[in-house]
Amino acid sequence: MSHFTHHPAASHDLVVIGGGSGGLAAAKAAARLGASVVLIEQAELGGTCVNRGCTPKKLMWKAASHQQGLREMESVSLTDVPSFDFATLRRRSDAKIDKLNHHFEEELEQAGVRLLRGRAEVGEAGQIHAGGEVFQPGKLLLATGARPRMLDIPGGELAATSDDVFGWDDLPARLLIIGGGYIGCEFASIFAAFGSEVHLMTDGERLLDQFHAPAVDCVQAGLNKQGVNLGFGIKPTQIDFNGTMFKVSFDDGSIQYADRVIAAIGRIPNTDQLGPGLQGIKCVKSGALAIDTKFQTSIPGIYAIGDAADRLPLTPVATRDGACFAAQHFGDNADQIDLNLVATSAYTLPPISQVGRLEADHDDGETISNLSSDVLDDGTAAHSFFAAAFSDNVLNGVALINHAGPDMIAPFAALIASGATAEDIAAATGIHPSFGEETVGR
Ligand SMILES: Cc1cc2nc3c(=O)[nH]c(=O)nc-3n(C[C@H](O)[C@H](O)[C@H](O)COP(=O)(O)OP(=O)(O)OC[C@H]3O[C@@H](n4cnc5c(N)ncnc54)[C@H](O)[C@@H]3O)c2cc1C
Ligand SMILES: NC(=O)c1ccc[n+]([C@@H]2O[C@H](COP(=O)([O-])OP(=O)(O)OC[C@H]3O[C@@H](n4cnc5c(N)ncnc54)[C@H](O)[C@@H]3O)[C@@H](O)[C@H]2O)c1
Repeated sequence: MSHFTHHPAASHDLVVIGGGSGGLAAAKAAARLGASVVLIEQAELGGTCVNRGCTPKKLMWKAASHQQGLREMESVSLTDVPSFDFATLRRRSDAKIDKLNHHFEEELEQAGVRLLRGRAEVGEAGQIHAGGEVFQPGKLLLATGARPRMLDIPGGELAATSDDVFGWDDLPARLLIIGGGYIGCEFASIFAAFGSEVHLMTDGERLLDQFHAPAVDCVQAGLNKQGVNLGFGIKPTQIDFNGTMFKVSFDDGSIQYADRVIAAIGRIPNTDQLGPGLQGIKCVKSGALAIDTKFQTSIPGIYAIGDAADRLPLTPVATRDGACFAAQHFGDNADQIDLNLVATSAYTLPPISQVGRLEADHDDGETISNLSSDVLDDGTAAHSFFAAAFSDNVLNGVALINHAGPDMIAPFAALIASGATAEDIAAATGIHPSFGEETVGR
């Protein structure tokens, strides 16, 4: 027996659950192609990236980067370093996000998408229930994103997640971060630049294991230089809070005290609480939905994109997959983007950026690495790094560490896609003095 009340179902070509990066892109594109579309969102439009991810993180990173730059200048020429107020940064960030939320609502209206606020559930007969209404979609698109994974230990719920950090009004004096992936490393670098004492503990043997190992060594050297204390191969076993300080016990017997703790141990796709209509749907190990090249899940007529699907959990992938889904099902068709050509950066100080494959695929594969002279001047930390991997003389992957890396990396994806050779890259001449000249010529 269904647990839903019965209302006549309204039919639409497409119902999208989730108004984050992926859902917004798919809904707008499908409506512009003439489909009748309803988008259901339970919280703010823009999803994780805009409200609790990329946008507030990048604003924090920018402020942190200026703070660090000013501090470095102090030792050479600057006499007065302006003071920095975390609460003001938070207010400015909230105001920017608020504007974006309204902008997305206007865009949906202009595209002719009906926006329904509420939590959606999929009923047994494939009908969608939300806000007291029932929909019978021609196609259902799940764009429900992911949520932070919590520590499954006594007191695990006491640790903050990235969602909470963007609500902080003041800086922690002593911050303990659990997890050495994107979120852990970005927050470690940012809060160290703001002046917090930062400790980062991870269960792995290295940080950022999605990235090229020699480049990660440079990130690690940079974090060390910022004063971040790193611990590897350990897991927390218990968290206690006495009203003032957190006490975190680890499986090697060590104990850490901190006035804030962040768990940054990965994210869980929101695919597990969507209602009885998804029972038996096929998921991969991470909990993300298995999909085919047309984004169809194991249930015909039900599709998935973004962090809810088995793709790469990055905003540009969610957005482009959303537009691709619309073109495939309501337009002239399109191919899914090649995940090997998706550039990625972790916003440490300086950031690490990468695209393609860095490990040689063939016996004659070669990786050319180059630590820039910034590193050698200083003797203690790597400021810039460049590695290009070739296979059969054709560019396969690039990793780089430089402040401008997130702005520089995408064109290397185009070079990989076009089959650029080592000679093509050597033929180019860069600007002097710049980091760019280290990436070409030779
Ligand atoms: C701290 C942090 C920093 C990040 N930084 C970057 C970065 O710099 N660059 C980058 O590319 N990526 C970054 N990411 C990843 C990026 O945010 C995600 O990949 C992206 O937001 C995924 O988009 P999505 O549309 O799949 O899901 P989301 O943006 O999470 O949107 C899903 C939406 O679905 C809604 N929803 C869920 N269930 C229901 C339901 N039952 N009914 C109604 N609505 C529902 C949610 O409320 C949410 O709004 C970051 C993530 C985090 C956490
Ligand atoms: N700049 C960006 O593009 C960006 C930034 C933030 C997040 N993201 C996305 O969000 C996803 C999630 O980020 P994340 O950093 O939470 O996950 P992650 O998978 O990148 O890293 C998780 C880290 O936690 C460690 N860990 C797991 N369980 C642990 C435990 N019990 N004790 C100690 N350490 C433990 C892992 O070894 C790993 O180092 C990323 O994969 C990425 O796709 C992207």
